[in-house]
Amino acid sequence: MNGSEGGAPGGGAGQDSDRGPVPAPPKHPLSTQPIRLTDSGGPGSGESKSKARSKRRRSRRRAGRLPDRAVVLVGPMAAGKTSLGRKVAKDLGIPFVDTDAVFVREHGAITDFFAEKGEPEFRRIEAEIIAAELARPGSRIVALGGGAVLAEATRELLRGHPVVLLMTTQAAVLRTANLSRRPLLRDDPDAWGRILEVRRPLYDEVADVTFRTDRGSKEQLARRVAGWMRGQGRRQRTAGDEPNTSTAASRGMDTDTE
Ligand SMILES: Nc1ncnc2c1ncn2[C@@H]1O[C@H](COP(=O)(O)OP(=O)(O)O)[C@@H](O)[C@H]1O
Ligand SMILES: O=C(O)C1=C[C@@H](OP(=O)(O)O)[C@@H](O)[C@H](O)C1
Ligand SMILES: [Mg+2]
Repeated sequence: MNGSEGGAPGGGAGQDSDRGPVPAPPKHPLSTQPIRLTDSGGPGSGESKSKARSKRRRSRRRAGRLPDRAVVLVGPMAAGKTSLGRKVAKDLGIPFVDTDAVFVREHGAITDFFAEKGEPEFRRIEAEIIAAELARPGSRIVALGGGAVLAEATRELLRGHPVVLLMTTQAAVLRTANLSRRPLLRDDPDAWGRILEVRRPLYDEVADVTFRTDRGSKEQLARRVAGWMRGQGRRQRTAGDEPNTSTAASRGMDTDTE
């Protein structure tokens, strides 16, 4: 079951490039103040250390209200799992892992791997990587590849985690996403819709909540996902749920908490 964000704004398959002219902050702002190398005011000094300490404390307080296990992002190719996951994790001050990135680090480009070893071998390794990542305790966000839900073992593991489904449309994906890195779409972009049709029941099976990512801003969407995650953390604590046990109590009851 799956609480739905229905028309929840988002913007999943937005653009490969930036979404607007956002001025980048200066990388090395020039200081007009002399830098002091003593213990009272300069970089690495008491003041900046205490700022860093309170930032860490704030982060930990925030993380304290989050689920104590991985929150998992699933959904079709180019729905925004990787970019949204990274952003929400950064905003919340918790780790982020993209299982495709782990794969690429260990086995090289996915497109090459598909061509040389085939999809079944990719799926086997993908499921192993996911199992290893989901076994790690602590608040974190894990973004899966779009086809990860094909593996029954993975769907089984997802029962023990809060799962967010990011959903978009083929039109939005074809407008914006980089298809060359996605072997299943590279030669046949329209396959996106056909593939989704096959996988939709699997996404519905594992998801606790759905957010649309084909409209609205990334900021808005990130806030809504973070809010939902906090709701899951509170619920987990109220239920006295143990890490890495089933979230069945919450499954099916989730709607947006913002
Ligand atoms: N909320 C969003 N709004 C706008 N564009 C987005 C959003 N999320 C992702 N994108 C864009 O969509 C494309 C695919 O995103 P990505 O995170 O790689 O998706 P996935 O991991 O689901 O395949 C990227 O070009 C990304 O910049
Ligand atoms: O849907 C799929 O079968 C795939 C999705 C990709 O990840 P994204 O969903 O992040 O694009 C990647 O795992 C691989 O190309 C296969
Ligand atoms: Mg991705």
